Amino acid sequence: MIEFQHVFKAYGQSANILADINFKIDSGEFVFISGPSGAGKSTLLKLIGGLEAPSRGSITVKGERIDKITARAMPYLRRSVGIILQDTHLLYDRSAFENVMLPLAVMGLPTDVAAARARAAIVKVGLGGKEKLNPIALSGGEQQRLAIARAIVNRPSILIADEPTANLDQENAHLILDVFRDFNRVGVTTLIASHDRPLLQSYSNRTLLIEPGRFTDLGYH
Ligand SMILES: Nc1ncnc2c1ncn2[C@@H]1O[C@H](COP(=O)(O)OP(=O)(O)OP(=O)(O)O)[C@@H](O)[C@H]1O
Repeated sequence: MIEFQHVFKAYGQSANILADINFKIDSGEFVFISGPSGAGKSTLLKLIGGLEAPSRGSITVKGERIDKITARAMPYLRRSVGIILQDTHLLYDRSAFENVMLPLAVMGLPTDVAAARARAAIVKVGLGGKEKLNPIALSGGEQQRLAIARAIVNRPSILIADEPTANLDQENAHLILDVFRDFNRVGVTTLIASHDRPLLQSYSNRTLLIEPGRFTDLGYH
């Protein structure tokens, strides 16, 4: 489902952030990307989501070589990958519900169908009843859940999240990881970047470790 072959990534003229990365993730896997700050976790996720291009090497996502993808095929790929970046990019000039409706606007769905989907996504992340609130009125954990609702409303087959538990206490961090776990259980391939290894170790999953100049597939535990 996701395959990196000899992938290198440097920004501009800088040294390689990622060098000769090779791995394969099958459909339905639950994978953590772990490693210290600045090692390249966000970069790896952005490469998978097509938000950054590799400097060298091939990246295949859902059978498409995304390093060679045409501009026309990119929107389709983007819809099949739900991305939650470190800064959630929620919009604070509209309600929680309207935030989740945004990705549906370009889909051309009838308004009632789109609204039903948005409501279902909000309920799935445990925010039923909070649709009308401005995201600013939600706690950090709730805002993170709203960002997840927005990422899954297009029913992506791959979900990637960058440090979704940063700034959350242990209890809320587990609630967020449980939300991802639930999506994974219904078949969504899930990748989560986090430097919080003790937190990750309480979940049974596969871990890819990125350290400066080193990439290790730790497998399952
Ligand atoms: N757009 C960019 N332009 C130039 N350098 C960048 C860019 N994005 C990231 N970098 C650099 O690439 C390196 C890896 O960054 P990245 O954000 O991928 O690491 P990370 O492991 O996700 O770190 P953190 O846990 O702190 O988010 C860092 O040195 C960063 O400064």
